Amino acid sequence: MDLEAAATSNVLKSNRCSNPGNVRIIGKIRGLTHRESESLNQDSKPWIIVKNPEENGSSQKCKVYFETQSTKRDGYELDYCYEQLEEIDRIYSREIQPLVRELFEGRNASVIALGAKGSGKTFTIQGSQEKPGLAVMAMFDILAKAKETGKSVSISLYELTQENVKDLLNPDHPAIKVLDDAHGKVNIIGLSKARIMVPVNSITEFQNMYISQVCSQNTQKVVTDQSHQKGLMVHISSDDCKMKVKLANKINFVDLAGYEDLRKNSRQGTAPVDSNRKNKSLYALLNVISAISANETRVPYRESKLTRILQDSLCGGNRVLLLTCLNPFFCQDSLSSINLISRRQSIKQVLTDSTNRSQTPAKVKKLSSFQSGKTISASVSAKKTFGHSQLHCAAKDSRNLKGRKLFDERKKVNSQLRCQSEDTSCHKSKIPPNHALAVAPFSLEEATQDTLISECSSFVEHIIDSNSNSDPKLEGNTSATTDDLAILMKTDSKVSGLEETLDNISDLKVHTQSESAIACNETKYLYTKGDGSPPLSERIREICNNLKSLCEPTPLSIKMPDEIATPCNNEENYNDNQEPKTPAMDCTSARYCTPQGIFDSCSSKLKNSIVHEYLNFLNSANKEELKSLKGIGEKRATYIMEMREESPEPFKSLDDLQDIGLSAKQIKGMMKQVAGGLF
Ligand SMILES: Nc1ncnc2c1ncn2[C@@H]1O[C@H](COP(=O)(O)OP(=O)(O)OP(=O)(O)O)[C@@H](O)[C@H]1O
Repeated sequence: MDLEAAATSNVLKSNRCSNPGNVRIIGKIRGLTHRESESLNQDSKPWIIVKNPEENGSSQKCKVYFETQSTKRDGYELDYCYEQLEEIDRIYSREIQPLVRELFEGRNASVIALGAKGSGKTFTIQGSQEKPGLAVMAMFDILAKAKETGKSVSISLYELTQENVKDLLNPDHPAIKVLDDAHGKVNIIGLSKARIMVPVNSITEFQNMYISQVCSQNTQKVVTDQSHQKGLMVHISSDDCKMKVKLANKINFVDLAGYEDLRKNSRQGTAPVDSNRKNKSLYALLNVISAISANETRVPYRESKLTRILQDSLCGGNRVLLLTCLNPFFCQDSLSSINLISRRQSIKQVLTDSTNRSQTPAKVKKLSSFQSGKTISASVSAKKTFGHSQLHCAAKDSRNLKGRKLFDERKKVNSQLRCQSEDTSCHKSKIPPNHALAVAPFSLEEATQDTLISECSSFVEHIIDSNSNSDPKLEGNTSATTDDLAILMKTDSKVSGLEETLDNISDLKVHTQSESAIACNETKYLYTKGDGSPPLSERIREICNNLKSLCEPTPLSIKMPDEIATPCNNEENYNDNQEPKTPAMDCTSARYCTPQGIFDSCSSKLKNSIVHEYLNFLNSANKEELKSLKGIGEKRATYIMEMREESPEPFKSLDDLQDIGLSAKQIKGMMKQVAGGLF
C-alpha cells in the first residue's frame, strides 16, 4: 500500500472510531448593543437564567432557564453557558485554546456557531476590527505556534447558500464541488486551498482577508435575504520527509445561518420549504453529531454540503464545539434553537452513558445482528429512547424536517438494507436509478428481481466493509472499486458451496448487463476464492432461495426469522462442499405452509418491489413524467427536481413523500393507482 493510501486508510479508520466525548455544546448569551443598554429598564429581570456546573453542585451539567417559558420544564441542559457580561476572551481561553493546542498534536477541530438571527454568532466567531472574535484570536495563536514548529498556515474561506458552495477568496470561481476520491476521502474541488495555497503571514493580513471578504458578502445577504453560512478553514501543514506526504490538520470556524422556527414560519405564512432549507445544515449537522455520539456505523454526512465539507473534522477523535448563541431578550427562535440543541445534548448523554456501560456487549450484539441480518444494535436501542421523543416533539412539523430521518424508527426498519449500502465510506448500489424504468416503469417481475439484485450488491458492499474491518491490511478499503475487489479475491482462500449457489443466481439471467449484476458476479468471485464466513453463505443462500421462490410457481422455501440467527461456527451447515441444499421448510408454523401464508409472503415481496421501483421513478423521472403521476402537478414536480439537485435520491421510503406535502392517505391512493393499473 503506498503512503498516500496509508494516510487515507488512517483517515477512514478514524472515521469509524468516533469518541462521543469529543462533542461539546456550550451557550453564550449575547452582550447588549449600545442601543439596547440605553433603552434597558433598570428593573427589568433577565430573560435567561444560567446555572453553571459549579453552582449546580451535584450536577456536572449547566442548566439554562427562561423567564417567559410557557411550559414548566426543568431547564435546558448544556455543557456550559457563558453569561451576557462574559467576554469572548474567556470563551477563547477556556474553549478554543485547548483546541488550538490539540490541532498541533494532530487533531482537527470544528467550532460551529448557531442560534437565532442577531444572537451574536458573527460577533463571536469573526468579531470586528476593534474586537476580534474567536477565529481571529485562534489565528493569532496558530501563527505563533506555526512559527515555533516550522509549519505553514493557509486558509480557505467559503460561503454556503442553500447547497451551493462559493469560494470567498476567489468569488468568480464557479461553484465548488464536494466529491469523494477513489479512497472515499472528501475532496473540496475548486476551493482556493485546494488549488493554490493562501499562506497567511501575519494576523493583520488574515484579519483584513477574513473580515473584508465576509463583510462584503454580508452586504449581499441583506439584499437577497438568503440563508448564508460562512466558513473558515485554517490548515496547518508540514512536510514529513520520511513519509513524503504533506500532513495537514485543520480547524474550522462556521457561522451558521440564523435558526428559524418552522412552526412560527408556517403560522406566519412563510413557505415551510424555504425555512426548511435555511435550517437544513443545522439539522444535518445535528444528525451527524447524534450518529457520531451514538457510535453509529453510518453517519449521514451526505445530508448536507456543510457536513460533507466538515466530514474529516467531525469524525474520529476530532473535536467539535457547538456554540449556541442566545438573544438576551425574548426571542422564540432562541428558545427553539436551544430546545433543539439541548435535546441533542441529552441524547448525547444517554448514548454516552449506555456506550460506556456496555461497550463490549454492544459490539457483540452489533456483530451478531449483522450476521443474522437484523438491524438491532446497542445504539439503535438507545436511539429509540430519544427517537421517540424527537418524533413526538417534531410531530407537527414532521413534513418539514428532513433531518428527522435518523430518528425515525419506522424508516430505520424499512431501510435496513439501504442503510447498509449507504455507509459514507462505501459506494452506493450501482444500479442506475432509471435502469429498470427505461424498459417498463413498473414491471413487477423485473422490479422484484432488481430489488433482490440490489440487495445482493448492498450485501457485497457490506462484506467489503466487514472485511476491511477485520483485516488490518484492508482497513480503510471501504470504498472498494472493482480493483479493490480483485485484491480481496486474491487474498482470500477458502469457501464452501457458494459458487453453485451463485451460479443459480446468474442462471436466472436477471439483468446480466446491469452494473448490479456485475457487482453480483464480483461477489461470486469474491466468495469463490474468498474466506467466506459461514453466516455470509447462509445469507447468499437466502437471497438465492428468494429468487427461486419468485420464479417458480411454488416457493421452495420460506425464510423463518429464527433461521437467520444460525450460529456461525456450525460446521454441519458450512463445512461441506456439496451444492447448498434448499433449507427444509419448517412446518411447525402452519402460517408458512398454507397457500395463504405462501401467497402473503409473495405479495409482500411484490409490494416492496413496487414501492422500490416507484421511489426509483420519483428519484429519476423527468418533470413531464412526474406530472403524469396522480397527485403531482407542476409545483410538486418542480420541487422534486429541486430536491434532487440537493440530494440525488431524495425519496428513500414512501414516508419521504410527506416532504412534498402529500398526506399518508394521498400516498396510499397513489400506490393503489400504480398497483391497480397492472391488472
Ligand atoms: N457581546 C456583544 N456585545 C455587544 N454587542 C454585540 C455582542 N454580540 C453581538 N452584538 C451585536 O449584536 C448585533 C447582532 O450580532 P451578529 O451580527 O453577530 O448576530 P448574528 O447571530 O450573526 O446575526 P445573523 O444570524 O443575522 O447573521 C450586532 O450589531 C453586534 O454588533
